[in-house]
Amino acid sequence: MSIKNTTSNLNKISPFLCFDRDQWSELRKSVPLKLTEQDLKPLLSFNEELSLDEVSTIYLPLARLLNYYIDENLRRQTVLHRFLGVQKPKVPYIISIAGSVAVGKSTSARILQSLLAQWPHTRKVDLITTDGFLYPLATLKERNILHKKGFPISYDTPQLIQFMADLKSGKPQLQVPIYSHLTYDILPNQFNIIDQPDIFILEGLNVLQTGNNHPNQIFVSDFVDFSIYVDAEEPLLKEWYIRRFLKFRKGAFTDPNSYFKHYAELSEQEAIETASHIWDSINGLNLHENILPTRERANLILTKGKDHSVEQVKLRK
Ligand SMILES: Nc1ncnc2c1ncn2[C@@H]1O[C@H](COP(=O)(O)OP(=O)(O)O)[C@@H](O)[C@H]1O
Ligand SMILES: CC(C)(COP(=O)(O)O)[C@@H](O)C(=O)NCCC(=O)O
Repeated sequence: MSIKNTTSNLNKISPFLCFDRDQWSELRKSVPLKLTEQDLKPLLSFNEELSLDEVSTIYLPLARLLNYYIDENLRRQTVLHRFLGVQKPKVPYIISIAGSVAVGKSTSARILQSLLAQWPHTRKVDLITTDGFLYPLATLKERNILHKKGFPISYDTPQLIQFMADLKSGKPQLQVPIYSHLTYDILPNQFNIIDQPDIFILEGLNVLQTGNNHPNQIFVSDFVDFSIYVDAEEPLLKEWYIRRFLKFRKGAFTDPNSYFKHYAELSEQEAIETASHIWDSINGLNLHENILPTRERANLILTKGKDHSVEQVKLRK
């Protein structure tokens, strides 16, 4: 059998439909009639490196797809309530975004939040990151697991699952702890309030993880309606991590409250070596052991190439 035939047979049995950048951007279809460049420009303020082309080529078709799923989900809820003969509280549609440290999860989440909040109707879209469910720094130190930050043992997963269960049962006024990248710690007595949004986006390394496979165990993904994994080759991830570290060294690390204030004094070369060591010993290791193995469970995989541009989209059939 020729290589070409083998590849096309493999595509047939894959659970994903595969699109390159051009094929995916075609699926934007009617969106431009509703959203003009003027509407999209404010999105660029999240990130000075983000391009308008990336938003319209990749994120507009994705917003279009999600809107179809959301409408369908609302219809199903109405049918269920009619069947049960009850009035249940409003339950948000939940989207999760997984991927390595520094792949751009927060940036993708903020783009989607903004698009879904304004098109095709005005909707309340809340976003949180699972960082808020990390154990406080003192606990990580006490348990001697500071070098495992971001690994499954560093999160209070039962608290995260309880939050997801409350959210999915329509509870109002939920409190979510806040993590600060500046202090490298949970902010004491500070919370985000999540109050019955229409759509909820949960972003974090761990959102597709399934723990140690106990029977009857409940996972974060049990509460999620649509999951996205943002992917890139490790050399790119490491490069983006180091670049972000260097950016922080000039900005956030110079703040006297920064946990990393001593890094502000490093020379550029020393800073690169430090970031590279943190990557190899913590974030890269976590990627291989705990994050990458969850990729194929996602409903959609966005694969980025250099400059963060998405080169391939895989959508679960
Ligand atoms: N689409 C994008 N275009 C350009 N730069 C991006 C994009 N997404 C992320 N970045 C940059 O990559 C780095 C990591 O992004 P971030 O969203 O903080 O990642 P994560 O939340 O996955 O750790 C940041 O420096 C950010 O500015
Ligand atoms: C808080 C995190 C686990 C989550 O990362 P994120 O994907 O939000 O950037 C990570 O930023 C982190 O602190 N990792 C530990 C090693 C490090 O200092 O990068």
